[in-house]
Amino acid sequence: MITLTDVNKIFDTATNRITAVDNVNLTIGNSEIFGIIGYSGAGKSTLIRLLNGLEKPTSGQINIAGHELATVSAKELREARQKISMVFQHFNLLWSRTVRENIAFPLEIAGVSKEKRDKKVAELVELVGLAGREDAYPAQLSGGQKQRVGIARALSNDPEVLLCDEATSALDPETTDSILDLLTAINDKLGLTIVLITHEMHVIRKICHRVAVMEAGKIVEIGNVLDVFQSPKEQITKRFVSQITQTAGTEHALQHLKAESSEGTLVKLVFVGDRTEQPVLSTMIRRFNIDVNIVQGDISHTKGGAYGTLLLQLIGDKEKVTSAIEFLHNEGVQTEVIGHD
Ligand SMILES: Nc1ncnc2c1ncn2[C@@H]1O[C@H](COP(=O)(O)OP(=O)(O)OP(=O)(O)O)[C@@H](O)[C@H]1O
Repeated sequence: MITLTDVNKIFDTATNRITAVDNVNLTIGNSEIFGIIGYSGAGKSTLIRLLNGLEKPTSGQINIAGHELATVSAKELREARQKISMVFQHFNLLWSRTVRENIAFPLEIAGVSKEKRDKKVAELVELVGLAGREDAYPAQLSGGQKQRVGIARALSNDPEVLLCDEATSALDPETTDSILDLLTAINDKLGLTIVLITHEMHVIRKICHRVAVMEAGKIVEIGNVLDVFQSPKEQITKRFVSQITQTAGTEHALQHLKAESSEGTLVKLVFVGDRTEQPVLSTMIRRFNIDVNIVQGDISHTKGGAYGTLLLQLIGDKEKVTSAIEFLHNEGVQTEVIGHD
C-alpha cells in the first residue's frame, strides 16, 4: 500500500544543509496501524509531509495506493491526495463553523450534493461518538471532542490512508486513550491504513501493529511492537521502551537494594504473550524452595499481546537460584541477572 524507496529530503538554508529524511526505506501494509516514533527534530513531520504530498523528496520514490508521489503530475497528485487524509495535533478546525459544517467541508470542496453530504455527516457523527453535538461550535467542545471532529472530517472523503500527526499530544491521558480507542475501532471497521507519528511510546504500545524508530532522519529500528518492546536493540529504542516499562522508582530501588542488601541475586524478568498469564513464578518458588522479594514490576498490553517486566531478588542456596533462573528461561521468560551478592 505504501512504499518508500531510498527517500531523502534535504533542506538547503542560507547557512547550512539539513538532511531531514536520510535514505528511508519502508513498506506499510494495507490496514496496518504503523507508528513512527522519534524525538523532536528526528524528521517525523518531514516524513509525514512527504507521505501526504506536501513536500517532494530530494531523491527516492514514494508510492501510495498505486500513485508515485515523487513524479506525478499536479492533477494526479490531487487525485492521490483524495485517498490520503490527515489528523492534526491542534485539530485545525474552522472556528466559525459547526461540527456538522466542519465535517462536511471537504465534501463541499469536492462538490458533493447536499443530500449526500448530510447522509455522510450523519454516519460520521455516529461513528466518532458526537451524536447530539452536530450544531455546536469548536469553542464549545472539549479537546477530545474537537479531535473527534478532526477525525470525522478526515474520514469524510473515504480515504485509504489516515495520517495522524501527534494526534493525541495536546490531550490529557484519559482523553488520549479514548481517541486511540476510536482510531483502533476505525481501523477495525473501515480497514483503512493508519500511519501516526508521535514521541510517546504509550501511543505506539496501545494501538500500533508495527513501529519505526527515527533518529537524525534515519529509521534506526523497525519491527512488530511486541518484538521491539521485548528486545529493543538501539539505545534510543531502549529509552522509548523505558518510558513505559520503567517506573521512576526503579533506578532508585535498584541502587538502594544493591547498597543496602547484599543478599541474593537481582534478576530482571521479561514476560511476553501468554507467559504473563501463567503462574510461572509460584511454580519456581515451590520447586526450588527459594525466597523471592519483588522489587518492581509492571505489565503493558500491546496489539500483539501482553508484555511485562519484573525485578526480583532471589534469595537461597546458590545452586538452587541458578537452577531457578534456568527454569524461568526454559519457560520462555527472558532473564537478565543484574547483581549478585
Ligand atoms: N522547511 C524547512 N527548512 C529547513 N529545515 C527544515 C525544514 N523543515 C524541517 N527542517 C529541519 O529538518 C529537521 C527535521 O525536522 P522535523 O520537523 O521533520 O522533525 P520532527 O521529528 O517532526 O520534530 P518536531 O516533533 O519537533 O516537529 C530539523 O532539523 C528541522 O529543523
